[in-house]
Amino acid sequence: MIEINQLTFGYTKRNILYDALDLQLKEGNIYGLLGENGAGKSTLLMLIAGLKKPLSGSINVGGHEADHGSAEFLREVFFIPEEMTFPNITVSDYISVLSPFYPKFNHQHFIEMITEFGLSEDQKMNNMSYGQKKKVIISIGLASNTRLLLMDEPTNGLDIPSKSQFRKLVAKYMSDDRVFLISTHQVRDLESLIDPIVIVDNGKVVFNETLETISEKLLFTTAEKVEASDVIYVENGVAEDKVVAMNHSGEPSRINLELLFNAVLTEKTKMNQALPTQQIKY
Ligand SMILES: Nc1ncnc2c1ncn2[C@@H]1O[C@H](COP(=O)(O)OP(=O)(O)OP(=O)(O)O)[C@@H](O)[C@H]1O
Repeated sequence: MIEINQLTFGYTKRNILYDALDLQLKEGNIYGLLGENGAGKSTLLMLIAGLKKPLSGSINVGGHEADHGSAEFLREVFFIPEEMTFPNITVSDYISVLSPFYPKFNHQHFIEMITEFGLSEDQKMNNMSYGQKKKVIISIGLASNTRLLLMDEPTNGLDIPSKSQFRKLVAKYMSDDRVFLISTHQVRDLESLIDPIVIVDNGKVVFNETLETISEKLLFTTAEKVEASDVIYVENGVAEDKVVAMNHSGEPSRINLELLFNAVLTEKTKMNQALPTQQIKY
C-alpha cells in the first residue's frame, strides 16, 4: 500500500541522508520505525506525508504520489509530528476546522478517546500542557480513519497511565485497511504493539521483519543459557550478560527490542545470516 522506490533525499544535495531507499508497508500493520538519533526517522515520516520532496525516487501511498499533494492523497494521510503548534481555540472549534479535510473522521470515537484521556472538547488548545496537546492530536489522528497514520515519538510527554491508554487506543483503532508507522526511541512504551520492526541506518532500511519471524529465528537470553557458537551479539550487564543468539528450536522466544536494535546495528553480517529472509542492505 505504501511503496517507496529508490528514494534519495538530503537537506542539501551534498549531504545525502537517504540514498536509493526502498521500503514497502502493508495494510493491517503497526510498523515501529527505529533508528539512532539523526538516522532520519522524522525526515522519512515527513517525506511519506508529502511535507518534503525527494531529490529522486518515488513514494506512493495507496496509488497517490506523496509529493503531488493531491486531495485524494491528503485525506488518506495523517501525520502526528513530535512538536506541534495550535491556534488559541477550543478543541471543539479545532475539530470543526480540521475534520472536513478527513471525510472518514469519526467524531464519536474522538470524544470517546479524549474522554478516556481525561480531556474535554471545551478546553482551549493553548492552555493545555504538552502531554495534553499530544493526547488531542493522537485522538484526532486515530479518529481521522485515514489509511495511513504517521506518528513521530507519540509517547513523548505522555505520563505512565496515558502510555497504556495510548497502546489500548492504537490497538483498538487499527484496522485491516490502515497502516500505522510509529517512530520511537521508547521501545518499551510500544512493546507488544509495534510489528513489524523497521530500522533505518546510514540512509538505508537495514531491518524490516515481523515479530513472529524474529522470535522464531532468534533467542533473547543470557550468555550461560546458549552455546557460545550460537551467540550473535552480547551486551555486558551488571548481573549477567544478555545475548541475542541463533534459535535452532524454532520455539518462539520473547523479544527484547532494545537488544534487537543494538544487535542489528552492531552485528550486521551475523544478523544477516540468522535472518536469511531479511535483506539487510549496506
Ligand atoms: N531542517 C533541516 N535542515 C538540515 N538538516 C536537517 C534538518 N532537519 C534534520 N536535519 C538533519 O537530518 C538528519 C536526520 O534528522 P531527523 O530529525 O530526520 O533524524 P531522527 O532519526 O528523527 O533523529 P532523532 O531520533 O534525534 O529525533 C540529521 O543529521 C539532522 O541533523
